Amino acid sequence: MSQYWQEPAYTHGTAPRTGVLLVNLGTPTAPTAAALRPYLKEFLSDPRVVEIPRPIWWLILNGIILNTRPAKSAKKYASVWTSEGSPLKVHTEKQAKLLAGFLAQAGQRELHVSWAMRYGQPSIRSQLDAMRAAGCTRILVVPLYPQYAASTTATVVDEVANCLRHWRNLPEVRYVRSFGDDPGYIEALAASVRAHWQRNGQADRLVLSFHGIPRRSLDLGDPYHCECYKTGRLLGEALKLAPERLIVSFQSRFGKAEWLKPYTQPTLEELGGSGVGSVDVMCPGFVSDCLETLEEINMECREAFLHAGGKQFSYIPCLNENQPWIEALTTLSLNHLGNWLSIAPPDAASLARQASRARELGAGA
Ligand SMILES: C=CC1=C(C)c2cc3[nH]c(cc4nc(cc5[nH]c(cc1n2)c(C)c5CCC(=O)O)C(CCC(=O)O)=C4C)c(C)c3C=C
Ligand SMILES: [Fe+2]
Ligand SMILES: [Fe+2]
Repeated sequence: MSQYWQEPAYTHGTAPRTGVLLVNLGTPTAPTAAALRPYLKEFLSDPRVVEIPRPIWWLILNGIILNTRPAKSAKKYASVWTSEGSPLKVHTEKQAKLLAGFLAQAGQRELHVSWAMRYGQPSIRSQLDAMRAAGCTRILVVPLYPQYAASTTATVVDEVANCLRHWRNLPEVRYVRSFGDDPGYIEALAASVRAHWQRNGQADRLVLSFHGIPRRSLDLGDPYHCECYKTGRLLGEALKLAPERLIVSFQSRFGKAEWLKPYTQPTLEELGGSGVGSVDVMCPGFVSDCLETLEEINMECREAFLHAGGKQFSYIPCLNENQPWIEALTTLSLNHLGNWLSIAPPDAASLARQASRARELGAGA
C-alpha cells in the first residue's frame, strides 16, 4: 500500500516530461450549415473576438448571424474543402507531425508534440488532458499566429488557463507570444516569395494581406496592426524590395464597424483600375492556407482585381509544410523550451542538415 508521503507516480523515478502544443483557430468538421453553426457559435461567443456588450451581441448572434451565416459560409468552405478535410486542419496536423520529426532529429525525442484548435476539435482541453495522461509536467503552448492579437493569441492563453483551473497539480506553462519578426519566419516567407518569382517572374506589386481586426482594438492598444507592418517591413528588406512596390492591407472584415485599413479587396480593385497590371498576393498572418486565403483571396479578390482591369493575379500560398518554415518553428520551439530541454539543442548548421531527414520521416508518418 502506498504511504501518504510517497512521491506521486509521475515524478517517481522519471524525468519531468515536456509537451509542445500547437494551436490554431479552428474550423468546421464539414462544409455544411449544420457543422458551421456550432463552430461559429463557439467562435463568435468569445468576448475576446467580438467585444460588443453581451446582451446586445447575444441577440444579434442568435437572432440574425447564426440563422444566415452558416449556410453562406458553408458554400465557401465547400469550394476549398479537400479529400482530407478542411485545409486549416490538414495543414495544422501535418505541421505538428513535421515539428515532432524535426525536434526528434534535434535530439528531443521525449517531447510530446500535439495540436489543438481554439474552437471546435481537437479542443485545447482534450489535448491538455492527453498531455497530463502522458505525464507532461511542462507545457509550451505555441499559438500559430505570427502577429499577436487579443482576439487570437490572448484567447488561446485564456483557454489554457481556463482548462488548468480544474487541475489540482499544475504543470509549468510557457507560451510563444508572437513571432512576426522572428528571423526564421521572415526568411521562410522570403524564400517562398523568391521561389515564386523564379517560377513566375516578379509582379508590379507585392500585396501582403493580413486578417483584419476592428479599428477600435487598435485604439484600445492592441499591437496587432504594428506587428503586421513590422512583418511587412522586414519581409520587404529581406527581399530588397523598393518600399513603393510593397503594400500591406487587411482582409476578412466582419460586420459594419470600421476595421483596420486599407481593406484588401478595394486596394486590389484600385490597383487593377489604375493600370497596375500584375500583383503577387501573400497572406503572412496565416501560417496555413484556409478559407480566408484560398477562397477570400485566391478566388474573390482574384476576380475583383481582374474585373477592375488587372491583368495578372498570382497567389503565393501560405508557408504550410515548407521546410524553411518547419525549421523556423523548430528553432522557435527550442528557444522557448530553453532550460526544459533534455539535452542541449544542436547548433543551427547541424539542425539544417538534420531537417531534410526529419522531413522525410515526418511526411511518411
Ligand atoms: C468576428 C470577428 C473576427 C475577428 C476579430 C477575427 C480575427 C482573426 N481571425 C483570424 C484568423 C482566421 N479567421 C478565420 C475565419 C473566420 N474569422 C471570423 C471572424 C473574425 N476573425 C469568422 C466569422 C470566420 C469564419 C469563416 C466565416 O464565416 O467567414 C480563419 C479560417 C478558419 C478556417 O476554417 O479556414 C482564420 C485562420 C486572425 C489571424 C484574426 C486576427 C488577427
Ligand atoms: Fe477570423
Ligand atoms: Fe472571410
